[in-house]
Amino acid sequence: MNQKLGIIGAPITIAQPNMGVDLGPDAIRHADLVERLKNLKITINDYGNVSVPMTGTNQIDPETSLKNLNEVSQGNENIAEKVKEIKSKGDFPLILGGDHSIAIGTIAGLHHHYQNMGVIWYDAHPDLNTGQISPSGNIHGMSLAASIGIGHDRLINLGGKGPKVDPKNVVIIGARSIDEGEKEIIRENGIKVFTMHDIDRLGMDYVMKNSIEYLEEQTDGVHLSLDVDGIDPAHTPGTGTPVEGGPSYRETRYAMQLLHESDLLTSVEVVEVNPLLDNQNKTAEVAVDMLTTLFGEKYL
Ligand SMILES: NC(=[NH2+])NCCC[C@H](N)C(=O)O
Ligand SMILES: [Mn+2]
Ligand SMILES: [Mn+2]
Repeated sequence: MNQKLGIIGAPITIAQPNMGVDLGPDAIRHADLVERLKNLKITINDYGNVSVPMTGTNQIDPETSLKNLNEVSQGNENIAEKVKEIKSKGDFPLILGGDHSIAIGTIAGLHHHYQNMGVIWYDAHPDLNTGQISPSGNIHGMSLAASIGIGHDRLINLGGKGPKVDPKNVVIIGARSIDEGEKEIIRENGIKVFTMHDIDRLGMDYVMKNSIEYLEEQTDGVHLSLDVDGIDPAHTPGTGTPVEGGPSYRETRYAMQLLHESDLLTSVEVVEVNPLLDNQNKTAEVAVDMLTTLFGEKYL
């Protein structure tokens, strides 16, 4: 991870119901992201925010059982284009969300550059819903499903036809809120999941080393999709769907340290920071601590 870094803000907010996730990219920038990364002697290009539709009807469409499908798809097409473009320039893409639907766009954009891409999904939720099984109709709970080719055609074929990631190349870490339909998708597709119980039983050290080894063997690039609600809400209160009982700040920071040492990652995104639900920008600051650790910041 010694290349130049390209930062993109991806402020989609209408794939979930809370106002304010669109402010995530700027909250993260205000938490000194660029300054801290520059201290690590990393070259940085901040491309600003991608333009995305900010409003929709917010109603569940009876035909698709989805909310704001057209607008979320359009925003993600724009994100996919931008990610593809900066990756072509040789930048290491760092995408700042936005709600987690942006993963559909980032992964689609990255897909153009890899044959067999892997994804680490650090999240309280697996985001493996579809319109048919979702309890909410919110597309931010469907992004991983879309990326592996499950769900609405418009989402699956976004930024290029068909699935973007083989479900065997996905590792979900920190899951503790899994809807019934998602459990089935996990089983049917053989997706590797470390729930919180697994992390408690095995320890974060084992979980991360095992995940890294697993993905190293079979992929030609690995994207980290870091949902801040993956971390325990004691540390990241500024997010729309917090779930108690997550990995601590320390465990997560250690996970990022191991990822840094492994040199496995080829792109990163951080999502679901919502400054309107936050406490003095704490969640964005925690997100920045995780990102700088990932890029080599050390305690000593
Ligand atoms: N990216 C997220 N925070 N997703 C939360 C999803 C919550 C719930 N499983 C749903 O589909 O509505
Ligand atoms: Mn998520
Ligand atoms: Mn989540």
